[in-house]
Amino acid sequence: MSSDNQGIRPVPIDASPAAQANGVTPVNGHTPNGAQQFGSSERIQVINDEKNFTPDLASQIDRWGLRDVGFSYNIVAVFGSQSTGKSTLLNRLFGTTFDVMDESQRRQTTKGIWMCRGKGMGVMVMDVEGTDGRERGEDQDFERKSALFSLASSEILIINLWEHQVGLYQGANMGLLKTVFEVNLGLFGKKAQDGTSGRTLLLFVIRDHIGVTPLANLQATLTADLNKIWESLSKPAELQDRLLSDYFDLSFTALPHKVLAADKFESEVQQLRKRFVEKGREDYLFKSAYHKRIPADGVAFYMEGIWEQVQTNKDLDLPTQQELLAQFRCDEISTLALAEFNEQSKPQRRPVEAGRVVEGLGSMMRNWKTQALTRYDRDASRYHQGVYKRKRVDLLSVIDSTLSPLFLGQLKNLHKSCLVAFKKEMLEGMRGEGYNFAVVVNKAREKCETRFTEGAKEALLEDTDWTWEDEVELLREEVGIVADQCRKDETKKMVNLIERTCKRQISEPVDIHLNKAAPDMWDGVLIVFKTTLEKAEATYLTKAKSFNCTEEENTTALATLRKRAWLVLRAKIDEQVADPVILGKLRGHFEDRFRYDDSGVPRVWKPEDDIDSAFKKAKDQTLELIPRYSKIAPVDPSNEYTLPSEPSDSLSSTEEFDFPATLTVFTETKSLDLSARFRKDADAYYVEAKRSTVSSVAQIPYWMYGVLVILGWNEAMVVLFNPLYFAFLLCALGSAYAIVQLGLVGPLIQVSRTVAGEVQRQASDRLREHFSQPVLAQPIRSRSVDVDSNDGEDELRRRGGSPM
Ligand SMILES: Nc1nc2c(ncn2[C@@H]2O[C@H](COP(=O)(O)OP(=O)(O)OP(=O)(O)O)[C@@H](O)[C@H]2O)c(=O)[nH]1
Repeated sequence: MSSDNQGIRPVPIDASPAAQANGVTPVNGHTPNGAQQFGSSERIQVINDEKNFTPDLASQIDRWGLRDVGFSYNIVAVFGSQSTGKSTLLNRLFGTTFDVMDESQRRQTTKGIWMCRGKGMGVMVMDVEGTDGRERGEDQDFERKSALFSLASSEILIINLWEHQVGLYQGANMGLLKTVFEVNLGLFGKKAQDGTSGRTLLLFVIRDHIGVTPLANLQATLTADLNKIWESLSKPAELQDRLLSDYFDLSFTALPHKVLAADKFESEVQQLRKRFVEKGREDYLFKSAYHKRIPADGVAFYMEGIWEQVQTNKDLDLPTQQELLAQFRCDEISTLALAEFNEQSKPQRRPVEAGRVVEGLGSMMRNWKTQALTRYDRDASRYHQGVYKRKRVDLLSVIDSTLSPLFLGQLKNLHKSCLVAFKKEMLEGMRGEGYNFAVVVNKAREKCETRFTEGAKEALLEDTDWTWEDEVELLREEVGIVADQCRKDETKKMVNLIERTCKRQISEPVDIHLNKAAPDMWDGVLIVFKTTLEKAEATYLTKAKSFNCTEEENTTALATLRKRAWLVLRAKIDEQVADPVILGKLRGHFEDRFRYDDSGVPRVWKPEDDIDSAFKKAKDQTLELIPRYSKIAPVDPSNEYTLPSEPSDSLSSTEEFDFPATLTVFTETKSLDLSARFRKDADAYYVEAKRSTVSSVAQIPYWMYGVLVILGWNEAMVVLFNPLYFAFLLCALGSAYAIVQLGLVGPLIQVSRTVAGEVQRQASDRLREHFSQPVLAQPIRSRSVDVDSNDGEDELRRRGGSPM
């Protein structure tokens, strides 16, 4: 066979149906934006003829709908000399729309590397610029790079060659393959040694197979050539004994002449197509062993990385590439998951910051976290496991540190709301009477702690180092402070209540004792006071027990209670000895002794009565009361009551309390003043008594009745001797007899007495009015305060009386 493949290249007579159908002139096969649309399939120039990688591959994969298919896709590339029908074959096999050479022109069609999605299948097909093209001449750089690129990124590399190229070295691209194998060892040598995947299928498609030489012979020749090349490779020392079959699977197929045996060609192509499509077939070509394990959404980045390495002529390190890809993609996926997570958590931040307890925050946080991780796991777990796991830890820590302020905020808000609830609970528990403070506190505390603990546990996320125990301790302390304050307030309230009860209880008995003004008046008052206080102290101690009050608090509270009870008593006494009240009492006392006799009957003074001594006695007895009222001094010393005095203290805001001073009800001066005022009142009574005797002296004298008989003798005789009058007299006597017989004398006398009394009273008044002077006609009480005591005496002297 000739080694000059230019000379033996058959003249292609077919043009791309797609190209023809669309009327596109397939010259260079690319457009300025690097992507062309043919029917429903879009293709993209992955690497242009200036050896630049397109930035649009990722979005193109997205448009093909392959972005989210994970590993459910395949990549196939073609390798072979220029114008050997590669594009035609790909279009037939995969329904792609690659440009096919114009029959009339003999020039390069595919420039750079193109990619198209297989029609109706998840296959990314790469059409690679043909090798050995006259357009690039001696420059073999691109063909080497594109071959390396195809091998590194695809699962199946279709090696397209004419039948007559078999056996040629350059014609069959054996030189190029040698280079590719050598680099391949660098790529996959180690992987294969580890036993991990990295195999590639080299599918030899022999075109224009006439059938003279059976496929088996061609296959043997090619295999022998390949093994020969493999032998001649300069392998790394540790891979010296490696065989071609350790890295590559070889497959061979032949297609008849496209023009001369067009039908056969078509049917063979369809047969071959089935091997790419029908997964159940034994000879199915896309075996999982060939898959590069790059998720579809990372293919663009991965290929770009490989091309960069190829370009910079660095040794291709696919594991590193995969790690780099994983880093990039995991970062991307993590960012996306975080963005979604932040979007979810954002609305809850504001209420937490505003101090509200967000119900179910824990489950929400758990949900956001799980969603973010699930999303990350779903997309990133397909990448390099080491990188995936590392990035997952990073993502977790970012999520946790984002949620941590929410958790802490929730704890703080819970703390606040529990404290408020505790106070409310305490107030409710202490409403009304008869509650047990300790029970109320314990119940409220338990409720508060339970609520906090439940809330904190709910908000606590698993697998974090978050804690809430410190916060609950703090809450306990504050609850203790609040409870203590409540206890103090309640103790105060209780003391106030007891004080009020005390006041109520002592009020009436003290009134009675002070009104009586007996010599042992203060004994009675103090006995009542002490009994009431004892009861109050007992009540306090019973309640204080439930308040868990300390001994010291009890002592202080009892001291306060005693002092306040004493002050209550003093206030009551002050009320009773206020000027008008005490004067009223003195007057009453005096009246009882002066105006009434010993049996309590009001006295009617007669001229022979000793008004002066009665007045003196009553006045002296009343004046004795003033010193009695002036000081709290019981007759029996055992009834005395003492309290410690307290100096004033501005720091503790205690006012001075001088107990001995409180025993004095009123001072000496006040006593003298009261005496003087009382005397005036008493004098007025005296004057009144005296006056009443004067008015009784003014009664009708008995001789007047004698005069009346004498003067009325004639009239009596007329009655006796006048039959009419006499008849009247008899009637009167008869009536009197009947009255006596009927026992109506008593009532009649009574009636008569009343009538007489009334007549007498009327007469007395008239006479008094007649004899009285204007000054004496004034009401005594109203004058008593204004008139000087001497005025009364002067008046009496003028009228012939003598005051005591
Ligand atoms: N004899 C023959 N001609 C073919 C066959 N397949 C395609 N052709 C013709 O060969 C010519 C080149 O076909 P393309 O498919 O453009 O070849 P290519 O290898 O893709 O060309 P480049 O992309 O320029 O390297 C066209 O005129 C086709 O009609 C075949 O199996 N036998």
